[in-house]
Amino acid sequence: MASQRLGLAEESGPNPGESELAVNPFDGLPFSSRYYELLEQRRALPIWASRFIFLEQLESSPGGVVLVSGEPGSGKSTQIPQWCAEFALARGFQEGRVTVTQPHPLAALTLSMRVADEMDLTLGHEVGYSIPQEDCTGPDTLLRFCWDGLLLQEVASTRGTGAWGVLVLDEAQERSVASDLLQGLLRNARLGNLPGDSRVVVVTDPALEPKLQAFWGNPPTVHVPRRPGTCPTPIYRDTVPTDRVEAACQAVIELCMKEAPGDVLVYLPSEEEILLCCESLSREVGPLALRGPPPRVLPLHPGCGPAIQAAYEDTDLGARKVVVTHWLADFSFSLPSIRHVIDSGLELRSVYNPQIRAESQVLRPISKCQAEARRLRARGFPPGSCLCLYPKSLLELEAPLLPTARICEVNLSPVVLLLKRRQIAEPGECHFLDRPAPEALMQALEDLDYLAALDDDGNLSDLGVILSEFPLPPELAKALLASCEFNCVDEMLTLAAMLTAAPGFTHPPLSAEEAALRRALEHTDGDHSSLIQVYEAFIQSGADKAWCQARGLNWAALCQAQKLRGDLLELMQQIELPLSQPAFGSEQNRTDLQKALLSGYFLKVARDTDGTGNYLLLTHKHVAQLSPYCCYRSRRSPTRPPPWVLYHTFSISKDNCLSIVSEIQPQMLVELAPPYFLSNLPPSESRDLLNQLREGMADSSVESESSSTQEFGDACVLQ
Ligand SMILES: Nc1ncnc2c1ncn2[C@@H]1O[C@H](COP(=O)(O)OP(=O)(O)OP(=O)(O)O)[C@@H](O)[C@H]1O
Repeated sequence: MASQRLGLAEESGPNPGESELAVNPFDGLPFSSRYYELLEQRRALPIWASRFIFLEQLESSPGGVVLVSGEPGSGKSTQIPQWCAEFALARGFQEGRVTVTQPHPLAALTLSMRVADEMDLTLGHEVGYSIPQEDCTGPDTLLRFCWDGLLLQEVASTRGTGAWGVLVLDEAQERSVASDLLQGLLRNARLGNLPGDSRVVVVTDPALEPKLQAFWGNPPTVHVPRRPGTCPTPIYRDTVPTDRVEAACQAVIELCMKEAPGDVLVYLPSEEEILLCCESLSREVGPLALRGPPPRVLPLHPGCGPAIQAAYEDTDLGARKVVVTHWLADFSFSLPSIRHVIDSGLELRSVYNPQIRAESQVLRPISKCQAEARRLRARGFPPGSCLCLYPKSLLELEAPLLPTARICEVNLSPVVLLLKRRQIAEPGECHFLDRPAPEALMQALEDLDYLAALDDDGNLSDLGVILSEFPLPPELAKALLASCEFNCVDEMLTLAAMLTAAPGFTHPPLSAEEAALRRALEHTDGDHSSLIQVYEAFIQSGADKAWCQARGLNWAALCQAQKLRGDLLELMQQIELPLSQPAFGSEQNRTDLQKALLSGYFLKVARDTDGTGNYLLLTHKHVAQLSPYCCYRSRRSPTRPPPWVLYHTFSISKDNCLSIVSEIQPQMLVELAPPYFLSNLPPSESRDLLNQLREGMADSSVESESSSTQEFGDACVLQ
């Protein structure tokens, strides 16, 4: 067996003194005292008892697949990757390194830090991580933690390092799009006998185990014993509070006043509520007459960045920690010091409706599996407490058993593009853990067809292959490609990076001063040009954090945009696409940029039919308004809203809202959208107008063919 051949320090007696001279087999250096300190902690984890059985199963699994099922906090995410690394080391890494996927980039980051520490290795060398816009790996990296979305992109494209000897798909119960898809693709490959002798380890909460067993054809399964300690009986409120944040704050204050020992974990549905709760708690807990130091309030959500690691750290002063979070900490962040859980029982999720091509923010009860995972966070000696800010009936009657598969709730165009790239002609042929609705798949196919990503046989066209190389939604990738033709690559690169990493201007300014500074960054040509202007000003400021703070701009997001822009540029150079010089601000550039944008976003056009700001979407009969943060609404002088606009998102949450909007000319739409798209539009006054324009333009082009081609260039080369 792998571990027997290695003679690791883990296998020697519990007394570190006996194995003082043991050498780390991964770097050949003697283990440090820190290694032994952490080894004691690792040995206390419930999963430690399953180490030999896991390694045995990994060695002997007939299909190369092993399932690991265990409760949150039992040690799966930190220990399984290390054991896989031992397994791969024993085989000389002949099949490749170990890759571990996580559904959240921050979890990949914090886990790699912890595991490098536990293995006594250097982060960025033997242990590394790959998350969007940050690759902390090197040629020596043997164990890589990777955001699953990134691995999926690598596997689909010809670039990157998709190769691995052992692949660990962690947190399968979260049902991220990438995790489900990777499993679907792997199962297909397994059935057709994957070359080499690689291994796949799927790690899950016990709630999803039966489904995964059936999906993978009953692979060997390692059951992790439960964590010791008593789990508190949840206390349910009779009604759902009208003000969740207030109710959660009160519950925290009561716990603090009772001086009940242990840290507190508060679950709220959204990032906005997490921030409100942290602000309110920071104000209110300070003046409380408590025996010890005042509690330390910490937010835990994707926007926190690497600072999230603070949630694991102890303070010297021994202050109680109050961590306020949402679904992010359902499974991925196991904070051992938590004794008390306060759970709102709700989550806010973005759900895509393919019929109207719109995102909505849906507030809904969490699944029973998530509620149980949250309750288990309070397990320990002495038992802690679990307060549910909702009646038990909500859980029993309204909560689904398991988290919803995200693949059933997202826009499927990127997924279908990827499946086509993997030469799965019919996306319906892929083995999905849960099959998305056929209408959603059809809608995605239709959108890709409009984008000219498919050929007449429904396979990827040459253009489709190039689109699939970009880590961007297909319509944005198409706009970027079109910018090569319209000589505005420099501006479109900035826009693609900003739209992906930092959509910007989306929250209300906090003060009049901030509002004035932000207004100065708005561009008269629309929100897209404003985003470019923000980026350019940010670069001119030297990527200055204080500059961003003064304008209420997210510095980390802008830095990400800067990195992504660089990556996109590199990719375009690799594919040998023609680049163009910056020309932002010129009249020609303004038109070029509109053309490039419309080449990708012709599906997202709306028209104000009566000058009142009620926009009718072209592709279906929905009425929408410009977002309050749209530059056309914040202008001081009340001008008429633009009659035709291109929008980035249509959301139907609080109101029917169009965000990131720029004016367009309908003539340009007629020139750039495929004719069969225009003919397929549902009947409306706008469609009639476009058809009239088309006829008029066809007539005039017969008369003066040359002048028309000059004005709009070879507009449809990409179609
Ligand atoms: N980033 C980190 N920093 C410090 N300690 C950590 C970190 N991540 C995990 N740990 C420690 O490792 C222990 C085991 O956590 P681990 O994530 O391996 O459990 P798990 O079974 O995978 O749970 P989950 O499904 O919630 O991720 C935790 O209790 C904690 O003590």
